[in-house]
Amino acid sequence: MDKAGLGARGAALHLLWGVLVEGRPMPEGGLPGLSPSDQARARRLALHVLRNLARCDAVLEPFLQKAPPPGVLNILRLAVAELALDAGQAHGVVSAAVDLARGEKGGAAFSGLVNAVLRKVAAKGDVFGDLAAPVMAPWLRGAMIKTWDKKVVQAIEAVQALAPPLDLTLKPGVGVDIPEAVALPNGSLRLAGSVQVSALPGYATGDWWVQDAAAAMAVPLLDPKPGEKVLDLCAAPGGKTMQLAATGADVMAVDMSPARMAVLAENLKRTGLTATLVEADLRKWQPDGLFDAILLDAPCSATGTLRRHPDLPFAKGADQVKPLVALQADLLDRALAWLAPGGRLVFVTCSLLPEEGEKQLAGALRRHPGLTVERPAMDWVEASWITPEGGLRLRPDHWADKGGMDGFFMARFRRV
Ligand SMILES: C[S@@+](CC[C@H](N)C(=O)[O-])C[C@H]1O[C@@H](n2cnc3c(N)ncnc32)[C@H](O)[C@@H]1O
Repeated sequence: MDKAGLGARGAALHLLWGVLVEGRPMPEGGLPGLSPSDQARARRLALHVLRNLARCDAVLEPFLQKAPPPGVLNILRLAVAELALDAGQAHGVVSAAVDLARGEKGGAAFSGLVNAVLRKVAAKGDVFGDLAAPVMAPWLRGAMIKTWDKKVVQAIEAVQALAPPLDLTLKPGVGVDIPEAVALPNGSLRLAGSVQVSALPGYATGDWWVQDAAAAMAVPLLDPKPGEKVLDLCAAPGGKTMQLAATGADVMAVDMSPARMAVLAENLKRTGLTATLVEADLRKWQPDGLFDAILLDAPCSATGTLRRHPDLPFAKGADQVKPLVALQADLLDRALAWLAPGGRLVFVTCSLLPEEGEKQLAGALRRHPGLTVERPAMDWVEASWITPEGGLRLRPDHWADKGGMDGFFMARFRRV
Protein backbone atom coordinates (compact mmCIF):
# COMPACT_ATOMS: atom_id res chain seq x y z
CA MET A 1 0.00 0.00 0.00
CA ASP A 2 1.24 3.55 -0.68
CA LYS A 3 2.05 5.36 2.54
CA ALA A 4 -1.10 7.47 2.70
CA GLY A 5 -3.32 4.69 1.34
CA LEU A 6 -4.47 7.07 -1.40
CA GLY A 7 -4.33 4.41 -4.12
CA ALA A 8 -6.89 2.13 -2.45
CA ARG A 9 -9.05 5.01 -1.23
CA GLY A 10 -8.93 6.69 -4.66
CA ALA A 11 -9.98 3.42 -6.32
CA ALA A 12 -12.79 3.02 -3.77
CA LEU A 13 -14.02 6.52 -4.72
CA HIS A 14 -13.91 5.57 -8.38
CA LEU A 15 -16.05 2.50 -7.63
CA LEU A 16 -18.48 4.62 -5.62
CA TRP A 17 -18.78 7.17 -8.43
CA GLY A 18 -19.70 4.38 -10.87
CA VAL A 19 -22.42 3.01 -8.57
CA LEU A 20 -23.82 6.12 -6.88
CA VAL A 21 -23.51 8.71 -9.63
CA GLU A 22 -23.61 6.66 -12.83
CA GLY A 23 -25.89 3.85 -11.57
CA ARG A 24 -23.54 1.07 -12.75
CA PRO A 25 -22.93 -2.17 -10.83
CA MET A 26 -19.43 -2.59 -9.36
CA PRO A 27 -17.13 -4.16 -11.96
CA GLU A 28 -16.07 -7.72 -11.13
CA GLY A 29 -12.56 -7.64 -12.60
CA GLY A 30 -9.26 -6.33 -11.22
CA LEU A 31 -8.56 -2.66 -10.48
CA PRO A 32 -5.67 -1.55 -12.69
CA GLY A 33 -2.46 -0.26 -11.14
CA LEU A 34 -3.13 -1.56 -7.62
CA SER A 35 -1.52 -4.42 -5.69
CA PRO A 36 -3.87 -7.34 -4.85
CA SER A 37 -4.12 -6.18 -1.22
CA ASP A 38 -4.95 -2.59 -2.26
CA GLN A 39 -7.56 -3.90 -4.70
CA ALA A 40 -9.13 -5.90 -1.88
CA ARG A 41 -9.03 -2.86 0.39
CA ALA A 42 -10.59 -0.57 -2.24
CA ARG A 43 -13.47 -3.00 -2.72
CA ARG A 44 -13.93 -3.48 1.00
CA LEU A 45 -14.10 0.29 1.60
CA ALA A 46 -16.54 0.90 -1.24
CA LEU A 47 -18.75 -1.97 0.01
CA HIS A 48 -18.66 -0.56 3.57
CA VAL A 49 -20.05 2.72 2.21
CA LEU A 50 -22.73 1.11 0.04
CA ARG A 51 -23.93 -1.18 2.84
CA ASN A 52 -24.11 1.78 5.24
CA LEU A 53 -24.89 4.74 3.00
CA ALA A 54 -27.82 5.96 5.09
CA ARG A 55 -25.75 5.71 8.27
CA CYS A 56 -22.81 7.59 6.71
CA ASP A 57 -25.17 10.36 5.57
CA ALA A 58 -26.87 10.51 8.98
CA VAL A 59 -23.44 10.95 10.65
CA LEU A 60 -22.50 13.76 8.24
CA GLU A 61 -25.84 15.55 8.17
CA PRO A 62 -25.46 17.65 11.37
CA PHE A 63 -22.13 19.01 10.09
CA LEU A 64 -23.20 19.98 6.56
CA GLN A 65 -25.36 23.02 5.91
CA LYS A 66 -25.81 21.98 2.28
CA ALA A 67 -24.70 18.96 0.29
CA PRO A 68 -21.19 19.34 -1.20
CA PRO A 69 -20.57 18.17 -4.81
CA PRO A 70 -20.99 14.37 -5.24
CA GLY A 71 -17.24 13.68 -5.45
CA VAL A 72 -16.59 15.49 -2.16
CA LEU A 73 -19.62 13.90 -0.50
CA ASN A 74 -18.26 10.48 -1.43
CA ILE A 75 -14.87 11.36 0.07
CA LEU A 76 -16.65 12.23 3.32
CA ARG A 77 -18.78 9.04 3.22
CA LEU A 78 -15.72 6.92 2.58
CA ALA A 79 -13.86 8.43 5.52
CA VAL A 80 -16.88 8.01 7.84
CA ALA A 81 -17.29 4.34 6.84
CA GLU A 82 -13.58 3.74 7.32
CA LEU A 83 -13.57 5.38 10.76
CA ALA A 84 -16.64 3.34 11.74
CA LEU A 85 -15.80 -0.05 10.32
CA ASP A 86 -12.14 -0.32 9.38
CA ALA A 87 -10.62 0.89 12.62
CA GLY A 88 -7.50 -1.24 12.33
CA GLN A 89 -6.69 0.35 9.00
CA ALA A 90 -7.98 3.83 9.71
CA HIS A 91 -4.74 5.70 10.46
CA GLY A 92 -4.54 8.98 8.63
CA VAL A 93 -8.17 8.83 7.44
CA VAL A 94 -8.72 12.55 7.88
CA SER A 95 -5.51 13.67 6.19
CA ALA A 96 -6.05 11.19 3.34
CA ALA A 97 -9.57 12.57 2.82
CA VAL A 98 -8.19 16.11 2.72
CA ASP A 99 -5.59 15.04 0.13
CA LEU A 100 -8.29 13.31 -1.92
CA ALA A 101 -10.46 16.46 -1.81
CA ARG A 102 -7.51 18.56 -3.00
CA GLY A 103 -7.00 16.14 -5.90
CA GLU A 104 -10.73 16.15 -6.83
CA LYS A 105 -11.83 18.47 -9.65
CA GLY A 106 -13.33 21.50 -7.87
CA GLY A 107 -12.65 19.82 -4.52
CA ALA A 108 -9.78 22.00 -3.25
CA ALA A 109 -12.26 24.63 -2.08
CA PHE A 110 -13.85 21.99 0.16
CA SER A 111 -10.67 20.64 1.73
CA GLY A 112 -11.11 22.82 4.83
CA LEU A 113 -14.68 21.61 5.25
CA VAL A 114 -13.59 17.97 4.83
CA ASN A 115 -10.92 18.45 7.47
CA ALA A 116 -13.24 20.16 9.96
CA VAL A 117 -16.16 17.73 9.54
CA LEU A 118 -14.06 14.59 9.75
CA ARG A 119 -12.16 15.76 12.82
CA LYS A 120 -15.50 16.18 14.59
CA VAL A 121 -16.70 12.76 13.38
CA ALA A 122 -13.45 11.09 14.49
CA ALA A 123 -13.71 12.75 17.91
CA LYS A 124 -17.09 11.02 18.46
CA GLY A 125 -15.41 7.64 18.88
CA ASP A 126 -18.29 5.22 18.23
CA VAL A 127 -19.08 6.69 14.81
CA PHE A 128 -22.34 4.87 13.98
CA GLY A 129 -23.42 4.74 17.65
CA ASP A 130 -26.97 3.43 17.87
CA LEU A 131 -28.02 4.41 14.35
CA ALA A 132 -30.40 1.75 13.02
CA ALA A 133 -29.28 -0.71 10.34
CA PRO A 134 -29.90 0.66 6.84
CA VAL A 135 -33.18 -0.33 5.24
CA MET A 136 -33.55 -1.90 1.79
CA ALA A 137 -34.46 0.17 -1.27
CA PRO A 138 -38.18 1.12 -1.11
CA TRP A 139 -39.27 -1.08 -4.06
CA LEU A 140 -37.64 -4.12 -2.47
CA ARG A 141 -38.64 -3.35 1.11
CA GLY A 142 -42.26 -2.97 0.02
CA ALA A 143 -42.20 -6.40 -1.61
CA MET A 144 -40.50 -7.92 1.45
CA ILE A 145 -43.05 -6.50 3.88
CA LYS A 146 -45.86 -7.94 1.74
CA THR A 147 -44.15 -11.34 1.98
CA TRP A 148 -42.94 -11.42 5.60
CA ASP A 149 -43.71 -9.35 8.67
CA LYS A 150 -41.70 -6.25 9.54
CA LYS A 151 -39.64 -8.04 12.20
CA VAL A 152 -38.35 -10.53 9.61
CA VAL A 153 -37.52 -7.70 7.22
CA GLN A 154 -35.59 -5.90 9.97
CA ALA A 155 -33.73 -9.11 10.83
CA ILE A 156 -32.78 -9.47 7.14
CA GLU A 157 -31.61 -5.84 7.07
CA ALA A 158 -29.51 -6.34 10.20
CA VAL A 159 -27.60 -9.16 8.45
CA GLN A 160 -27.32 -7.20 5.20
CA ALA A 161 -25.62 -4.31 7.03
CA LEU A 162 -22.71 -6.55 8.03
CA ALA A 163 -19.72 -7.53 5.93
CA PRO A 164 -20.45 -11.16 5.01
CA PRO A 165 -18.26 -14.06 6.14
CA LEU A 166 -16.24 -16.13 3.70
CA ASP A 167 -17.67 -19.62 3.18
CA LEU A 168 -15.76 -22.50 1.67
CA THR A 169 -17.24 -25.61 0.08
CA LEU A 170 -14.94 -28.57 0.62
CA LYS A 171 -14.03 -31.21 -1.91
CA PRO A 172 -15.33 -34.48 -0.41
CA GLY A 173 -12.73 -36.55 1.39
CA VAL A 174 -10.07 -33.84 1.81
CA GLY A 175 -8.85 -32.69 5.20
CA VAL A 176 -8.67 -28.91 5.48
CA ASP A 177 -6.72 -27.37 8.34
CA ILE A 178 -7.77 -23.74 8.78
CA PRO A 179 -7.86 -23.26 12.58
CA GLU A 180 -9.87 -20.03 12.49
CA ALA A 181 -12.63 -21.59 10.35
CA VAL A 182 -15.91 -22.79 11.86
CA ALA A 183 -17.80 -25.78 10.42
CA LEU A 184 -21.44 -25.06 9.56
CA PRO A 185 -24.14 -27.75 9.87
CA ASN A 186 -24.22 -28.25 6.06
CA GLY A 187 -20.46 -28.92 5.94
CA SER A 188 -19.35 -25.50 4.66
CA LEU A 189 -16.40 -23.90 6.48
CA ARG A 190 -16.88 -20.29 7.56
CA LEU A 191 -14.25 -17.61 8.16
CA ALA A 192 -15.02 -14.17 9.56
CA GLY A 193 -13.40 -10.91 8.49
CA SER A 194 -11.44 -10.08 5.39
CA VAL A 195 -9.13 -12.88 4.31
CA GLN A 196 -6.74 -13.25 1.40
CA VAL A 197 -8.33 -16.30 -0.19
CA SER A 198 -5.34 -17.43 -2.23
CA ALA A 199 -3.13 -17.47 0.89
CA LEU A 200 -5.35 -19.96 2.77
CA PRO A 201 -4.18 -23.58 3.14
CA GLY A 202 -5.68 -25.80 0.45
CA TYR A 203 -6.23 -23.07 -2.15
CA ALA A 204 -3.36 -24.04 -4.42
CA THR A 205 -4.20 -27.74 -4.10
CA GLY A 206 -7.86 -27.08 -4.96
CA ASP A 207 -9.24 -28.61 -1.76
CA TRP A 208 -12.12 -26.10 -1.58
CA TRP A 209 -13.75 -23.20 -3.34
CA VAL A 210 -15.53 -20.06 -2.16
CA GLN A 211 -19.31 -20.33 -2.10
CA ASP A 212 -21.91 -19.01 0.34
CA ALA A 213 -23.34 -21.75 2.59
CA ALA A 214 -26.85 -21.20 1.16
CA ALA A 215 -25.59 -21.56 -2.43
CA ALA A 216 -23.95 -24.82 -1.39
CA MET A 217 -27.36 -26.31 -0.47
CA ALA A 218 -28.66 -26.70 -4.05
CA VAL A 219 -26.47 -29.68 -4.99
CA PRO A 220 -27.35 -31.72 -1.86
CA LEU A 221 -31.01 -31.00 -2.71
CA LEU A 222 -30.47 -32.46 -6.21
CA ASP A 223 -28.47 -35.33 -4.62
CA PRO A 224 -26.58 -36.53 -7.72
CA LYS A 225 -25.15 -40.06 -7.74
CA PRO A 226 -21.85 -41.28 -9.22
CA GLY A 227 -22.18 -41.97 -12.92
CA GLU A 228 -25.52 -40.18 -13.34
CA LYS A 229 -25.89 -37.87 -16.35
CA VAL A 230 -26.26 -34.40 -14.83
CA LEU A 231 -26.91 -31.12 -16.65
CA ASP A 232 -25.80 -27.91 -14.92
CA LEU A 233 -27.61 -24.94 -16.50
CA CYS A 234 -26.47 -21.34 -15.99
CA ALA A 235 -23.35 -22.90 -14.56
CA ALA A 236 -20.67 -20.22 -14.49
CA PRO A 237 -18.52 -19.39 -12.56
CA GLY A 238 -19.09 -22.94 -11.36
CA GLY A 239 -19.47 -23.16 -7.57
CA LYS A 240 -22.22 -25.71 -8.11
CA THR A 241 -20.53 -27.38 -11.11
CA MET A 242 -17.60 -28.30 -8.89
CA GLN A 243 -19.92 -29.69 -6.22
CA LEU A 244 -21.73 -31.75 -8.88
CA ALA A 245 -18.50 -33.01 -10.44
CA ALA A 246 -17.09 -33.92 -7.00
CA THR A 247 -19.95 -36.44 -6.51
CA GLY A 248 -18.65 -38.53 -9.42
CA ALA A 249 -21.58 -37.60 -11.66
CA ASP A 250 -21.03 -37.11 -15.40
CA VAL A 251 -21.60 -33.35 -15.62
CA MET A 252 -22.33 -31.13 -18.60
CA ALA A 253 -22.22 -27.42 -17.70
CA VAL A 254 -23.83 -24.77 -19.91
CA ASP A 255 -23.62 -20.98 -19.70
CA MET A 256 -23.78 -18.17 -22.26
CA SER A 257 -21.08 -15.90 -20.80
CA PRO A 258 -17.61 -16.51 -22.31
CA ALA A 259 -15.89 -14.55 -19.52
CA ARG A 260 -17.66 -16.47 -16.77
CA MET A 261 -17.06 -19.79 -18.57
CA ALA A 262 -13.33 -18.99 -18.63
CA VAL A 263 -13.47 -18.60 -14.83
CA LEU A 264 -15.36 -21.91 -14.59
CA ALA A 265 -12.66 -23.66 -16.65
CA GLU A 266 -9.99 -22.14 -14.40
CA ASN A 267 -11.87 -23.28 -11.27
CA LEU A 268 -12.15 -26.85 -12.57
CA LYS A 269 -8.45 -26.85 -13.37
CA ARG A 270 -7.49 -25.66 -9.87
CA THR A 271 -9.69 -28.25 -8.18
CA GLY A 272 -8.80 -31.09 -10.55
CA LEU A 273 -12.49 -31.76 -11.28
CA THR A 274 -13.99 -32.44 -14.69
CA ALA A 275 -17.13 -31.44 -16.56
CA THR A 276 -18.03 -31.01 -20.22
CA LEU A 277 -18.33 -27.27 -20.88
CA VAL A 278 -20.79 -25.80 -23.39
CA GLU A 279 -20.96 -22.09 -24.13
CA ALA A 280 -24.51 -21.49 -25.37
CA ASP A 281 -27.64 -19.43 -24.96
CA LEU A 282 -30.18 -21.75 -23.35
CA ARG A 283 -33.06 -20.01 -25.12
CA LYS A 284 -31.77 -21.59 -28.36
CA TRP A 285 -29.67 -24.60 -27.30
CA GLN A 286 -30.87 -28.24 -27.32
CA PRO A 287 -29.00 -31.20 -25.81
CA ASP A 288 -28.52 -34.44 -27.75
CA GLY A 289 -30.06 -36.68 -25.09
CA LEU A 290 -31.95 -36.66 -21.78
CA PHE A 291 -30.52 -36.30 -18.25
CA ASP A 292 -31.07 -38.05 -14.92
CA ALA A 293 -30.75 -34.80 -13.00
CA ILE A 294 -30.68 -31.10 -13.90
CA LEU A 295 -29.68 -28.05 -11.87
CA LEU A 296 -31.05 -24.75 -13.18
CA ASP A 297 -29.46 -21.79 -11.37
CA ALA A 298 -31.47 -19.18 -13.23
CA PRO A 299 -30.49 -15.52 -13.74
CA CYS A 300 -32.43 -13.37 -11.25
CA SER A 301 -32.58 -10.07 -9.38
CA ALA A 302 -29.86 -11.36 -7.00
CA THR A 303 -31.74 -9.64 -4.16
CA GLY A 304 -30.64 -12.46 -1.85
CA THR A 305 -27.01 -11.43 -2.18
CA LEU A 306 -27.27 -7.75 -1.20
CA ARG A 307 -24.79 -8.10 1.66
CA ARG A 308 -22.19 -9.22 -0.90
CA HIS A 309 -23.44 -6.88 -3.64
CA PRO A 310 -24.87 -3.77 -1.97
CA ASP A 311 -24.34 -1.93 -5.28
CA LEU A 312 -27.23 -3.82 -6.91
CA PRO A 313 -30.17 -1.66 -5.76
CA PHE A 314 -28.42 1.43 -7.17
CA ALA A 315 -28.01 -0.20 -10.58
CA LYS A 316 -31.20 -2.31 -10.74
CA GLY A 317 -34.81 -1.42 -10.08
CA ALA A 318 -38.18 -3.15 -9.87
CA ASP A 319 -38.62 -2.78 -13.65
CA GLN A 320 -35.80 -5.26 -14.24
CA VAL A 321 -37.51 -8.08 -12.36
CA LYS A 322 -40.38 -8.78 -14.77
CA PRO A 323 -38.24 -9.82 -17.77
CA LEU A 324 -36.14 -12.01 -15.46
CA VAL A 325 -39.26 -13.76 -14.16
CA ALA A 326 -40.33 -14.51 -17.76
CA LEU A 327 -36.82 -15.77 -18.63
CA GLN A 328 -36.75 -18.05 -15.55
CA ALA A 329 -40.10 -19.62 -16.50
CA ASP A 330 -38.94 -20.08 -20.10
CA LEU A 331 -35.66 -21.73 -19.03
CA LEU A 332 -37.50 -23.93 -16.51
CA ASP A 333 -39.97 -25.14 -19.17
CA ARG A 334 -37.15 -25.90 -21.60
CA ALA A 335 -35.06 -27.69 -18.98
CA LEU A 336 -37.97 -29.87 -17.80
CA ALA A 337 -38.21 -31.22 -21.36
CA TRP A 338 -34.60 -32.45 -21.09
CA LEU A 339 -35.29 -34.70 -18.07
CA ALA A 340 -35.40 -38.46 -18.52
CA PRO A 341 -38.67 -40.00 -17.22
CA GLY A 342 -38.46 -40.09 -13.42
CA GLY A 343 -35.62 -37.56 -13.52
CA ARG A 344 -35.32 -34.65 -11.09
CA LEU A 345 -34.63 -30.96 -11.53
CA VAL A 346 -33.61 -28.39 -8.93
CA PHE A 347 -34.63 -24.83 -9.74
CA VAL A 348 -32.59 -22.16 -7.93
CA THR A 349 -32.59 -18.37 -7.71
CA CYS A 350 -30.60 -16.15 -5.33
CA SER A 351 -33.62 -13.91 -4.90
CA LEU A 352 -35.80 -12.84 -1.99
CA LEU A 353 -38.75 -12.07 -4.27
CA PRO A 354 -41.59 -14.65 -4.36
CA GLU A 355 -42.05 -14.01 -8.13
CA GLU A 356 -38.61 -15.55 -8.62
CA GLY A 357 -39.19 -18.39 -6.16
CA GLU A 358 -42.45 -19.57 -4.62
CA LYS A 359 -44.48 -18.29 -7.58
CA GLN A 360 -42.17 -19.99 -10.10
CA LEU A 361 -42.78 -23.27 -8.28
CA ALA A 362 -46.57 -22.76 -8.41
CA GLY A 363 -46.41 -21.74 -12.10
CA ALA A 364 -44.36 -24.82 -13.06
CA LEU A 365 -46.86 -27.15 -11.35
CA ARG A 366 -49.74 -25.43 -13.19
CA ARG A 367 -48.04 -25.66 -16.60
CA HIS A 368 -46.72 -29.24 -16.22
CA PRO A 369 -49.28 -31.83 -15.10
CA GLY A 370 -47.49 -34.84 -13.63
CA LEU A 371 -44.68 -32.73 -12.17
CA THR A 372 -44.22 -33.15 -8.41
CA VAL A 373 -42.21 -31.32 -5.76
CA GLU A 374 -39.99 -33.30 -3.39
CA ARG A 375 -39.36 -31.78 0.03
CA PRO A 376 -35.75 -31.25 1.14
CA ALA A 377 -34.52 -34.24 3.14
CA MET A 378 -31.12 -32.94 4.30
CA ASP A 379 -31.00 -33.31 8.12
CA TRP A 380 -29.48 -29.84 8.64
CA VAL A 381 -32.41 -28.07 6.91
CA GLU A 382 -34.63 -26.48 9.55
CA ALA A 383 -38.34 -27.28 9.20
CA SER A 384 -39.28 -23.58 9.13
CA TRP A 385 -37.22 -23.08 5.94
CA ILE A 386 -39.49 -25.45 3.97
CA THR A 387 -42.51 -23.81 2.32
CA PRO A 388 -45.96 -25.47 2.45
CA GLU A 389 -45.47 -26.50 -1.20
CA GLY A 390 -42.12 -28.16 -0.44
CA GLY A 391 -39.73 -25.44 -1.68
CA LEU A 392 -36.67 -24.35 0.31
CA ARG A 393 -36.78 -20.65 1.24
CA LEU A 394 -33.41 -19.51 2.56
CA ARG A 395 -33.22 -16.02 4.06
CA PRO A 396 -30.25 -13.86 5.14
CA ASP A 397 -31.47 -13.99 8.76
CA HIS A 398 -31.33 -17.80 8.84
CA TRP A 399 -28.39 -18.92 11.00
CA ALA A 400 -28.10 -15.21 11.98
CA ASP A 401 -26.17 -16.25 15.11
CA LYS A 402 -23.58 -17.88 12.84
CA GLY A 403 -23.33 -14.88 10.47
CA GLY A 404 -26.44 -15.41 8.31
CA MET A 405 -26.57 -16.70 4.76
CA ASP A 406 -27.42 -15.41 1.30
CA GLY A 407 -31.10 -15.45 0.33
CA PHE A 408 -32.11 -18.25 -2.06
CA PHE A 409 -35.14 -20.14 -3.24
CA MET A 410 -34.72 -23.77 -4.34
CA ALA A 411 -37.18 -26.48 -5.29
CA ARG A 412 -36.71 -30.06 -6.41
CA PHE A 413 -39.15 -31.24 -9.07
CA ARG A 414 -39.60 -34.81 -10.28
CA ARG A 415 -41.00 -35.71 -13.66
CA VAL A 416 -43.28 -38.63 -13.08
C1 LIG B 1 -26.73 -17.15 -10.85
S1 LIG B 1 -25.53 -17.16 -12.08
C2 LIG B 1 -24.95 -18.81 -12.03
C3 LIG B 1 -24.05 -19.17 -10.88
C4 LIG B 1 -23.47 -20.57 -11.02
N1 LIG B 1 -24.47 -21.59 -11.16
C5 LIG B 1 -22.58 -20.95 -9.86
O1 LIG B 1 -22.96 -21.73 -8.99
O2 LIG B 1 -21.44 -20.47 -9.83
C6 LIG B 1 -26.49 -17.15 -13.53
C7 LIG B 1 -25.76 -17.46 -14.81
O3 LIG B 1 -26.74 -17.53 -15.85
C8 LIG B 1 -26.09 -17.25 -17.07
N2 LIG B 1 -27.15 -17.00 -18.07
C9 LIG B 1 -28.07 -16.00 -18.07
N3 LIG B 1 -28.89 -16.12 -19.13
C10 LIG B 1 -28.50 -17.23 -19.81
C11 LIG B 1 -28.94 -17.88 -21.00
N4 LIG B 1 -29.98 -17.40 -21.70
N5 LIG B 1 -28.30 -18.97 -21.42
C12 LIG B 1 -27.23 -19.46 -20.73
N6 LIG B 1 -26.75 -18.88 -19.60
C13 LIG B 1 -27.38 -17.79 -19.14
C14 LIG B 1 -25.21 -16.07 -16.71
O4 LIG B 1 -24.15 -15.94 -17.64
C15 LIG B 1 -24.75 -16.43 -15.30
O5 LIG B 1 -23.47 -17.01 -15.33
